[in-house]
Amino acid sequence: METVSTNRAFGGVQGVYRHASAVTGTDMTFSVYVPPHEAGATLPVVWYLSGLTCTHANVTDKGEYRRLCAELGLIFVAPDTSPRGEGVPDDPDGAYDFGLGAGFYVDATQQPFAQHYRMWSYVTQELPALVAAHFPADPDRQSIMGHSMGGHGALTIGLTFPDRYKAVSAFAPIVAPSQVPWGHKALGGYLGDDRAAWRKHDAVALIEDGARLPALLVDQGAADAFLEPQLRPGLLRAACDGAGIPLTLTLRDGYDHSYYFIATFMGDHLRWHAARLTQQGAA
Ligand SMILES: N[C@@H](CCC(=O)N[C@@H](CSC=O)C(=O)NCC(=O)O)C(=O)O
Repeated sequence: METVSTNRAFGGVQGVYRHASAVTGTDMTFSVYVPPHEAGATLPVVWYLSGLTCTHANVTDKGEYRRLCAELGLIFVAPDTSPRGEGVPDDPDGAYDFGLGAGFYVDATQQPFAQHYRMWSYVTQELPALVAAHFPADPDRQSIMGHSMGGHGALTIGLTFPDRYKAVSAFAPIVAPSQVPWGHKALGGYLGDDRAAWRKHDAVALIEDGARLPALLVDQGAADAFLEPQLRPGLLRAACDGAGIPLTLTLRDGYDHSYYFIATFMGDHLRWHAARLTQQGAA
């Protein structure tokens, strides 16, 4: 693992790192914020998954998480959103909603994407092992959040590994990719036309098929241009109500899809995560 940069921030260290990923077959860059802590301590880890067009840098530069992560003692990890580099295929038309910056946190089965587009395995297996090996991370205290496509990733990964992540939340998530244009393009392109294969990468479908969590926190901007065509939070509300999953879903008047919205409510999410990471089984 190579250190790209480190900066002192709120008594801790904001770092950017690069490594040769065996899973994606490419170099991958990610950021880690480590709060101030006692020598020898291990710390809870909050995973943040970013959305379409993002790298690790969008939330690192605009997410405004460091002050509260320093106060709460949380490590904050931000991976990239897709493989990149020589030989990595992109959307045939260069569109932003597929290919580079749009890995949708799945392991692609369709050619030519199957070789490198393995963001499910990267985020759930390879990168957690790397973080545990190089940072004072407590693997028994992990949580996950994300925005938009990253909210889709956080929900599907959290629902798949309910014993690993003590808290799962999202900002403006894609809750049912099987039912919206972004998801049709991505799941069809990466996984093929078998809709049954899409269900494990669709939060609403996972809940319909029996996945459960003790609680979910979702914030959604009411002025988000993608609200009804792509995000459709009402589908998550209906699925959680039907499954008895306590969902705190708040529509935020006047807020859009941007990092101004995320930064505004990042503190609420970090406090919600911290309460579940530091007290087993918090209500
Ligand atoms: N047309 C825009 C739209 C891209 C966009 O809004 N991306 C969001 C995530 S959308 C679903 O995952 C984002 O996080 N952008 C990065 C940012 O820093 O705001 C475009 O072409 O960029």
